[in-house]
Amino acid sequence: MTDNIIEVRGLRTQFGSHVIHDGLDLDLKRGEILGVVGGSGTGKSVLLRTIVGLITPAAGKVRVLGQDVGQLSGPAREALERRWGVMFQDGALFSALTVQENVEVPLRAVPGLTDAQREGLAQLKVSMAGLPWNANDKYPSDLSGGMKKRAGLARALALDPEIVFLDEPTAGLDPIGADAFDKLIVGLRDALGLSVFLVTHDLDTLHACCDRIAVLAEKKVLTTGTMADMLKVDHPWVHEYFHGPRARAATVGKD
Ligand SMILES: Nc1ncnc2c1ncn2[C@@H]1O[C@H](COP(=O)(O)OP(=O)(O)OP(=O)(O)O)[C@@H](O)[C@H]1O
Repeated sequence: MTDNIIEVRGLRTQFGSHVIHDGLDLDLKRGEILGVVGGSGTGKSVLLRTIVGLITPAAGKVRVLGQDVGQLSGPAREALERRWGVMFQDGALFSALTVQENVEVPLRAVPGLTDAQREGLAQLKVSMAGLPWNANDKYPSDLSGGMKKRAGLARALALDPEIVFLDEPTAGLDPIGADAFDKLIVGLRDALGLSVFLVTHDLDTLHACCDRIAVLAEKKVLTTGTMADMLKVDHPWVHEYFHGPRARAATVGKD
């Protein structure tokens, strides 16, 4: 039996004649935090959105938790979707709902939950995401960038997912907030046994969180491996990214 919780094979995605991925293969192993990196516009977010079924690929297969996402529809698809949670780049919160109400949205699809149970579960997820209790009643416009991200994470955790997709979770956070978020991701993975697909540009996050890294370039996953493996890759973009001045700054004090 494979321990791959996500398997992408021969993926091709395109918008009109603009090909984003061509022959892309990727695995996410159960329990790992995989960092997905690549230059701007290489298709990291499109890959995430394709895996969760928001974009239909032109070719190839996406298997999540042993099921072919493209072959599922109706209740079978909804059942699979309940086994993952997604935190989009800006949190994608509903502005007219409070934090707690935002987290309750996915819980409304669960049959048999009373209002009190749903509210209690939402409050639990808000607190697991590291927000103070008084954040429950706040609206997204009242939250800082970091709090919005935590609220987006709370919503992603609402249904006790096995996989969490995070799109640039530390973008726009100050270094202390970003560091706290990195620790939160690792802590939640360890406590809940999550598998995490993490799109990031943040070298500190790669160092702090990721078991493996997948580099997107030339329309595919060019290479995968640990941070130590990345340092040996002989490709101009990969070399510049992992050996440039920001990379050196990120490794200070890590050895
Ligand atoms: N809905 C869409 N319609 C047309 N083109 C799109 C659509 N979504 C994304 N693209 C294009 O696909 C390419 C990849 O976009 P994507 O957002 O995945 O890049 P990225 O690697 O996540 O970039 P960044 O690091 O800047 O966030 C870009 O050229 C983008 O313009």
